[in-house]
Amino acid sequence: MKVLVSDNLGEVGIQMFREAEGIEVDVKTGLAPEELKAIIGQYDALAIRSATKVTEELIAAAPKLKVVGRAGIGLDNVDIPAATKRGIVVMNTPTGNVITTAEHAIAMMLALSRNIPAATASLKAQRWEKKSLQGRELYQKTLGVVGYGKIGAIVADRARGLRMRVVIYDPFVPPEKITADGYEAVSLEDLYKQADYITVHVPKLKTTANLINKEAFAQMKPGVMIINCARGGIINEADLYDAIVAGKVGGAALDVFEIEPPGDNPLLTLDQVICTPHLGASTAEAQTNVAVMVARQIIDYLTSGTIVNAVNVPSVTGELLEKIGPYIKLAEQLGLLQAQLIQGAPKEVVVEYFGDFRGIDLSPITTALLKGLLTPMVKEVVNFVNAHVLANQRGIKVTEATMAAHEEYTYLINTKLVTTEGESVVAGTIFGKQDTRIVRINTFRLEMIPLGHMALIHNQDVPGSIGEIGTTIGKHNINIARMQVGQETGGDRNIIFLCTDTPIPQEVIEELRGLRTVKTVTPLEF
Ligand SMILES: NC(=O)C1=CN([C@@H]2O[C@H](COP(=O)(O)OP(=O)(O)OC[C@H]3O[C@@H](n4cnc5c(N)ncnc54)[C@H](O)[C@@H]3O)[C@@H](O)[C@H]2O)C=CC1
Ligand SMILES: O=C(O)CCC(=O)C(=O)O
Repeated sequence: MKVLVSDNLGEVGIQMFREAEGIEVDVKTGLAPEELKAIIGQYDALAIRSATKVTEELIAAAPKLKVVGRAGIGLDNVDIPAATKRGIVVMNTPTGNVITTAEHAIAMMLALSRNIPAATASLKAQRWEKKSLQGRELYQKTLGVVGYGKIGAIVADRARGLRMRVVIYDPFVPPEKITADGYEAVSLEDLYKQADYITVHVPKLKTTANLINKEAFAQMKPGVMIINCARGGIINEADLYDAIVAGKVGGAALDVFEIEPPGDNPLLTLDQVICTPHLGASTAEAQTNVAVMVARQIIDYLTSGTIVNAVNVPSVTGELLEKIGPYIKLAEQLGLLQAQLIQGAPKEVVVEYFGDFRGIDLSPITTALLKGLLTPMVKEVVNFVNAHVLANQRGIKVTEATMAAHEEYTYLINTKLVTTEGESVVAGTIFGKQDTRIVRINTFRLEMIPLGHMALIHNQDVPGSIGEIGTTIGKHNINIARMQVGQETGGDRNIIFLCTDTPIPQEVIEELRGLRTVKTVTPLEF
């Protein structure tokens, strides 16, 4: 497995890749998009920070790519829908740099209030200017925090330590939680009205782009100070410029810009603006944290399939995988069997889980069923990341239900597939700790091991029938490794599963179909 590190990742993370068994790592930072596109085809994993842009075009040039790991939080540089469609897991490290970034926001607020960058520049230019560099106290001022997630909550806590009054706006956090934490939950309008300082800590989404704009500035207190250590473009840059020039906004501290590096962004010409080049997460501690986390997560995914901190697929830890692994395998086999048994385009999948699956996240098992079902039907590589997306795109309705114990089996997965041509029911269970068995196909009960090259034969349950089938196959020098027979409840038909050492050629299938007692023959592959 080959990993490409395309942004500056802490050395400790690179070392972890070097030491991981079966993994090779290349570090190539600062590549132009075309250079990256030219080499990405060799890699199974990509470790990035914010500089690398993982676009749809890059993904199309990366047929082996399985995982993109972001050493940090923001994923606005990754086309997540394009990665998901291709089955690429996208992970970040949501906790590694939050303290560091919150501290940066507090540092920016203090530096802005006390004119520290301007004072440093003035003194270094041999001037001793005290009057023009007079600042403001934070004590008893109101800080408005927009976004009470991981970073916003730490900023609020540190600001409280500075004896600021903290008001918070976050429509997705219950106000009771904010109140219980000791702050005031307010509407955005009230935050604008009350705050002396406003700091944003929301992700950049369609709903948060230009969140703070001309209309918002108009509602704020004169002289308000603005801090953005989240993402450029959450605050409209042109409107901020105008508000500063008009004297409505007293100053702004910006770590992030709509375009980075910001080049000749007019905001950088204003004395009231202090800035850093996206340094929010740049401390030794945070970079060690995120490098270790992203390396561990990528290595675990490549070597054991464990998924942690993915944003486009549910996390499946090693522990959970151990518990549900056999059912994941069974569900995939059930899906694969359904796909090979029935004609027509799938319209609906119903999966019923019988037995005590309490407290177990069943979604990876249902996803595995879809993976098995869709694999023979679609061109794309189907995996745990894109199975649901592909099912959705094809309009397949998926219903999942947990049932009480089954009368015969402790645990049973029953699946019903409805297609444009009909419907079929297939069920399976686990024997012992991990041996998968198909125990029902429509009206037939059986105990079939779904493995290798197989043929499913419907025949009449009369003496000599099985012998004729065996003779026909043997005549062509094909060895039957296993044979399982299932009987129809209350009927006179059998189904026979033959497992052969080599696939049964089409002409032999036709010959079998011509036998007097054989009704249908369906070749199957597992
Ligand atoms: N400058 C830097 O170097 C760094 C920047 N960041 C950025 O910081 C931001 C926050 O990160 P985290 O706290 O980890 O995120 P988070 O996901 O923990 O919290 C985000 C919060 O924003 C809230 N939110 C979403 N839409 C909102 C809206 N319209 N109005 C108000 N609140 C809204 C959510 O409910 C959530 O509570 C992200 O944009 C991230 O990319 C993160 C790390 C470093
Ligand atoms: O990697 C960096 O320096 C930026 C970190 C960041 O913006 C993030 O984690 O969202």
